[in-house]
Formats: sequence, structure tokens, C-alpha cells
Amino acid sequence: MVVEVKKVAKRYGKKNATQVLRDVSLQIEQETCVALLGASGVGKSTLGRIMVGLERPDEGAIFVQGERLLVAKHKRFRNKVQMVFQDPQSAFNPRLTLAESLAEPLWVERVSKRECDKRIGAMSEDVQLDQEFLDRYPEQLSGGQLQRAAIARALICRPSFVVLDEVVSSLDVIHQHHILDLLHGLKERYGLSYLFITHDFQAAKYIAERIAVLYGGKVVDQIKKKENEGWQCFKHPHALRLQKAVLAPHGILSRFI
Ligand SMILES: Nc1ncnc2c1ncn2[C@@H]1O[C@H](COP(=O)(O)OP(=O)(O)OP(=O)(O)O)[C@@H](O)[C@H]1O
Repeated sequence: MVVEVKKVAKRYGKKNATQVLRDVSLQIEQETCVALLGASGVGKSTLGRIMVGLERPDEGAIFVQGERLLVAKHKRFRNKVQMVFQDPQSAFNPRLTLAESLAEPLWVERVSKRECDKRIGAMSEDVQLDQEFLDRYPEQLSGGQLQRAAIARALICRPSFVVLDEVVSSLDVIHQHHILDLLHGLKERYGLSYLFITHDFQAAKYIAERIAVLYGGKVVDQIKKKENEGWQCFKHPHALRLQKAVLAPHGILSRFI
């Protein structure tokens, strides 16, 4: 098992606290993509941040390759867990070129300049980002190009688990497919595990081997893709409503959630 979420609870605020997560348990195996599907505000990003050690759970724990992930020591997990966000612009320092941004996590690891250049070159090839972009600043790239760079930055320290938080939501359908195919290829190549956060059932089906539905602070349903049989069916009424709502014509979604 690469990642285990054990009975995680999280609330924000003190008086009239919002209980976002109540009792979340989830397991992600090696080279597996689990899509976390849920309506807006249900706590998907909160769980994602907890799973990479950016936030502390109030109860429960996260284990990465059997080791407990502690927020105070999350830097030590840089080589194991990473996160890619919806808005790639926010992931980059506008004053650094892409090459400098990609090198930053390697400098922290005291990787030599020569090895740094080699890894940046290889990684930009892996994410199909033209080498000429490496000398550009973030504002000089399109959203799709910058998302490729954000993926490269997340993978450059060779983690085994990556949280992908709505990484294709801001792209058009063609670029969404390119990025999803790229992520799938990288997963196979590096034996990665993903938590793919989304509210798009179609994108979840396209990239994931398993879909978990978050509702009321818990994972209420999980379905798997079975070889030659396609996807299992949801059982939980909310998961079914979510599936139908996502498949329904634009605008219907809000009536169901
Ligand atoms: N730092 C914070 N302080 C207080 N409340 C927060 C904080 N972060 C998130 N929340 C609240 O927790 C709830 C869950 O937010 P979260 O961003 O995890 O949901 P989400 O499912 O990812 O939503 P979306 O799909 O819209 O991004 C929301 O009500 C949000 O306002």
C-alpha cells in the first residue's frame, strides 16, 4: 500500500466550527489512480492537503509507504508525496524562469548543478514541454504549458504519490485530454499513485482505476473498473445522484447537490 488514510477528521474554526471531514478512510495502492469525486465544498482539497502533509488532521492519520506523515516533518516527505493544483500560475514564483523553478526543489536536496540540468532536461521531455520554454517566465506560457511545467516540478523529486487537485478544470477539452493522457503515461512509467480530485465524473472514469465519492465528511461509496467488464455501479444514493447530475445537461447539476 502506498498511502493509507485512517479515520481522518478535520474541522475549521473554534466556535460554530465547520466539520469538513468526519471519518475518512481510503487506501491507494502502487501505480493506482483513485479519483476523489464530490460536490463543491465537500472537502476534497482539504483531504488532498492533509494527504501531502500541508494540513494537520484533527483526528486520524496518514501513512505513506507505512510511515506516518507528520505536518512538522512534511519536508522530509518531499521525495514521497507532492501536489499539483488547479491554477498552475500560483505554483510558480513569477520572478523565476521555469528552469530555476524546476531546479529549486533539487537545490534543497543538494543535487549537483550537472545532475540538476540533466534531470530538468529529462523531466521536461517526459512532460512534453519544449526545452526552449525553460528560459521563459511563468507569464510567458499558456495554461496548458504551465500545467505541464507544474507536473514536472511535482515529479522532479521522484515522489511515489501525487495529489492532483482539479488539474484539468481550467483547460479546454482537447488540452484536458492531453494532460490526462500525459498523467496516465507518467503513472505507468514511474509507477506512481495518484489521488485525482475532481467533480467531473467523465474525467474520473477516463483516468482512474477506482472512484471514491466524498459526501457528508466521509467516503460513502467506491467503485472499480473491472477488466473487460467496465465500471461497477454506485450504490449510495448521493453517489448515484452525483453521477446522474454530472451526466445531465449543463445547469441541472445544482438541483441535485
Ligand atoms: N483554511 C480554511 N479555513 C476555514 N475554512 C476552510 C479552510 N479551507 C477550507 N475551508 C472550508 O472547508 C470546506 C471544504 O473546502 P474544500 O476546498 O476542501 O472543498 P472542495 O470539495 O475541494 O471544494 P471545491 O470543489 O469547490 O474546490 C469549505 O466549506 C471551505 O470553506
